[in-house]
Amino acid sequence: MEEQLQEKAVLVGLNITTNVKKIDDIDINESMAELKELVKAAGAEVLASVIQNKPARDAAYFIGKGKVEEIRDYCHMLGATMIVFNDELSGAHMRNIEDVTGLKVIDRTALILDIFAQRALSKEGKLQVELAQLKYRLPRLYGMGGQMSRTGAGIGTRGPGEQKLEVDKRHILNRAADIRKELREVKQNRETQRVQRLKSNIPIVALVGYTNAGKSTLLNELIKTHKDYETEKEVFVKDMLFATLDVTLRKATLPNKRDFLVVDTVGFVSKLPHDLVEAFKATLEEVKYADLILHVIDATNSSFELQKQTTESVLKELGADDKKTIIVYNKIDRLELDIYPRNREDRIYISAKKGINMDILLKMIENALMEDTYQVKLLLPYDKGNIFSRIKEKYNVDSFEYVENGTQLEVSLDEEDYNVYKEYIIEE
Ligand SMILES: Nc1nc2c(ncn2[C@@H]2O[C@H](COP(=O)(O)OP(=O)(O)OP(=O)(O)O)[C@@H](O)[C@H]2O)c(=O)[nH]1
Ligand SMILES: [Mg+2]
Repeated sequence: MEEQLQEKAVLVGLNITTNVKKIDDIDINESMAELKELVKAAGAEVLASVIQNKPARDAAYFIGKGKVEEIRDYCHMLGATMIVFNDELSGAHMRNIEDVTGLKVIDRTALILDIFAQRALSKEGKLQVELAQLKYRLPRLYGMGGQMSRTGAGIGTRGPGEQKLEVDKRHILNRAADIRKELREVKQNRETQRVQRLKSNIPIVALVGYTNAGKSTLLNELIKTHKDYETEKEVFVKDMLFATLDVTLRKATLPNKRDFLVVDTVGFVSKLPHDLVEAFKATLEEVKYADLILHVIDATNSSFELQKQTTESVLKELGADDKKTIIVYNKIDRLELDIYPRNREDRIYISAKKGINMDILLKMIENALMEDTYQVKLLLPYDKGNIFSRIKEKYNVDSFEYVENGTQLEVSLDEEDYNVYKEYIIEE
């Protein structure tokens, strides 16, 4: 691999100072703190952070020409190699600011795209990131100035297929069309797998939530319940934004010995570039097919309410907001509380890392998954062998035994089958 010097960034945030405050406006300081984490996640060093208060954005220079010049001097003094803006910039803004500063200019969107490009592992993930990058670059072709091509490497310039990418509109459009076609094929594949999974009738539990909430840690804890558990099945955990980018499925077991699948998903972040939301909707589609959602929240984060809202609004966009959900407040080992809030039917306080309250959570998952099923014992006469095979194909049969007048089996049926096979039930 090519040796690369770590980039040094100065962060710039615009705080629009109006009298009208929206309730869901994220606090500028928190937003900048998150930007800092994003820059670190992309692999750069943060030298300083500047906030410009202004009643409106400047048409040509976003934060105003005077401020840009001031930042230029500041950057040169500190030895910065790039400037990262907290908001999405137009091509013209970028070009103008690069012209004045002579430094590479990156916005929040490009930064997130860059992290995603570094982390995506699956073929689908990579294709989706590349598509989002192309969509981002297209309207900025004449904006992303010389600094980008001069540097030729580093944050904002890398990505899957980067070598093939010439800054040429026609080329970009062709590549985008190819990717869309490839994505359709990958999607087809995934759908086939999903149909197989749905047929196997193993319930699916999806972990969703803000990035760094502890979803992957929780998955690693949940899968320890499975008989085939081995440490190699654990997923990547890191104190870093966007540690997980690909959807991962693993098996776990409920206290009643039934298996279920756990799905780990990409974390959400505020101001997620819209193209990326679109792109990752496909991966997050798994969530739509889940029987239960565990919404994981970092209870130690000062803006967890906002993070919760962000996640909820993406779930809504996905059409998954009416799913059965358990809110999982995580990291309670770091909360200095004398009394933990009481767990409720749809809410629990845990520590995934320390394994606190995992037994209660598993019981809650079991209750939620078993809510709409009927645990029964059936006696199928030997001439009803076809029913037995139908049930075996659709369900995880708990136990069966050949007795004198037929096959006796224990199984949890859904409501429809419960009514269909009612006459064979010998015990409920
Ligand atoms: N103290 C404490 N730390 C935790 C707990 N659960 C997770 N963490 C830490 O939080 C950080 C993020 O955990 P992950 O499991 O990677 O979070 P994630 O939600 O999968 O994050 P993304 O994949 O980036 O969306 C790691 O450093 C974990 O060790 C917990 O219960 N207590
Ligand atoms: Mg993760």
